[in-house]
Amino acid sequence: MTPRTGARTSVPAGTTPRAGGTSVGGTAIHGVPGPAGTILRSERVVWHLSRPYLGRLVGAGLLAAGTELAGLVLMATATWLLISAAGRPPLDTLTVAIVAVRALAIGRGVLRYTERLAGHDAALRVVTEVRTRVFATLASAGRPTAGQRSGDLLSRLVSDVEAVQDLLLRVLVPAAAATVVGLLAVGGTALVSVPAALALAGGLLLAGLALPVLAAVLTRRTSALVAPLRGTLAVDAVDLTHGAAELAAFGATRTALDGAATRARELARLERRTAAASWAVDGLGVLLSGATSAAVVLVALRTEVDGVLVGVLAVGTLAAVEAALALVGAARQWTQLRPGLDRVAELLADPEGLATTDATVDPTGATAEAADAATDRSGPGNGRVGSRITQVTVRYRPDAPPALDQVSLELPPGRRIAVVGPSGAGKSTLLAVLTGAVRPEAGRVTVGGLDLASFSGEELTRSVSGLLAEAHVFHTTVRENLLLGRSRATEDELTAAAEAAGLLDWVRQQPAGWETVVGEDGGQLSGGQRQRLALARALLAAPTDVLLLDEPTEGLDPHAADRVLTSATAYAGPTRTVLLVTHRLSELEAYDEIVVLDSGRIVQRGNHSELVDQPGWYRDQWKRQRGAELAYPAPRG
Ligand SMILES: Nc1ncnc2c1ncn2[C@@H]1O[C@H](COP(=O)(O)OP(=O)(O)OP(=O)(O)O)[C@@H](O)[C@H]1O
Repeated sequence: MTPRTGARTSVPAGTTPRAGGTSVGGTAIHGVPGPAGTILRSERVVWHLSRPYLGRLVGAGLLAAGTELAGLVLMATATWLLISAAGRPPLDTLTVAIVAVRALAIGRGVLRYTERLAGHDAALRVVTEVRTRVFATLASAGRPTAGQRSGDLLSRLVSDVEAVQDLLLRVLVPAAAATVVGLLAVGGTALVSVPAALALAGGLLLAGLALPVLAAVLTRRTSALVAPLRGTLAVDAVDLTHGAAELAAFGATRTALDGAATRARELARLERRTAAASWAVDGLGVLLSGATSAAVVLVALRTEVDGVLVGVLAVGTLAAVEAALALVGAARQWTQLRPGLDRVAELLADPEGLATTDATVDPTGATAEAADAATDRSGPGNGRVGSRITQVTVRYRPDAPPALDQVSLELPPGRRIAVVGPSGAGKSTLLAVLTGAVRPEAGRVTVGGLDLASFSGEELTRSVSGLLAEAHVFHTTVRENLLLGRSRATEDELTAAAEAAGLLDWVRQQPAGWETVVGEDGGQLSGGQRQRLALARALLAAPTDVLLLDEPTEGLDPHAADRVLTSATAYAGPTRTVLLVTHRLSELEAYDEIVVLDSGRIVQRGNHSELVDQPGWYRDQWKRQRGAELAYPAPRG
């Protein structure tokens, strides 16, 4: 299997420089900046996702080319009409030209309208697909210790995914149209005068190639700074609104506002710089357009082209160069869109994964292995081969003590394993290693017998997922939140998952039932209801290999917690591995193995009765909790 270094990597929040790469607001998305040297990686991901809609996109490109062409021919015909009218040509010739001008003027509008319809139809279909995948991947990846925050989620779900739409509508379609129109304009001019066509080709190359490159270079530097700054401001906005009460309570509102204002000013400065550079390039474009037209006229006059046609060529050249100058805007857009595209691509797939889809020969045999693995992973709960964590060490910062220190864990199919230990022991980090959100500095992780690095983001989500710390609940209905776990879940499947998570009774009590809107980040739910909703969604996702449960009963009273843990564990079925992280030691008798972590190391392991029999953290903690819970009144009824 080909190793994919850097495809999904670690070193969480705060360790990644703010500018560049794949970081948003100083928080790394899956860890680190995008791998350098993977040329057009993001575009390849978009290409892969757009393939089913290629016919529609090509149609939109042709309509755009038709629109530009109609504009160019309209200008040329109108010019011919104006100049030749003075010479009193035959009336029928004039009539044809007049009708052609009207038809082109109307046709251009109609073409523009249909092009917009077709282009948006194709782009929105692609974006819907991308958004669904990003949504589902984020939902099942939860919020790992790598520190994804609401600002990141917002940024990804809105602006980053829109970058895909802009790439298609504002870069690819206009670029294709400009290329087609440029070629046809040069061909048409060559019919009149080949030297004039060469002059036009020179001007078009400068306008359609040199200026876009210049625009891209000038824009790149500022947009590399602007994109992360915008991400930081998105995080600021979330912090300032969601955390307003806490900031006010601690007297920190002014400092937080000042920080955000400084960043906003910096953003405005960078945007002014970008605008000045754009203005200079646009000015050059206007000069170039005039110069090309003058050159074409001079060359045409020298080659003794008819006077009326010289006028037509002059105006036609202006129109053709203007169409080519659309590439300047496309190049600018492209440069600005790249960070967003990179983040989407980083989340959804890896270039090797996409490349191997089409590969026919792979000397390493990686393709065949990946294909077999994909087939094996296609059904829920295949669980034939176990997963394994071997000698894994994770460090969040080079100078920090390891969050996990040479941890090894067998995860055979069907096994129930609980990870317990004091706060900060490394429990959530262990889960983050399995979801690929954190990459170990040493050790190996295999899932279903395959190295974790060989999985694309989506494949890994299908194999390993579950309820992770502080899972995000979306501002939509209960049903929509649950369907993120499994988009085609039937009513029975929704009911079963909700029942296992202890949510069903509550749903049935709501006037709107499954259609109850839960508020932003589940704000209209109690802590326990929110947790049950997130758990039900995680259960519905039904990963094929390992179901992760990070504190699934947090916020529930002890009696409800016991019931929910038992039903959620049973829901996982006989072939899936369950890896539970919990602070509650009750109900762990049903677990095959309990691992006690402390400061990143495994200090005890065994089943419940073995651990209760030996002195140590587990026995002390269990006794303490049991004493406290015995005093907790059982709910009436
Ligand atoms: N994003 C991060 N950046 C830096 N250090 C981190 C990050 N996430 C976790 N850590 C550190 O790693 C160690 C393990 O954290 P982890 O969240 O895995 O512990 P835990 O056992 O799940 O804790 P808890 O039970 O409180 O949730 C802690 O010392 C923590 O401070």
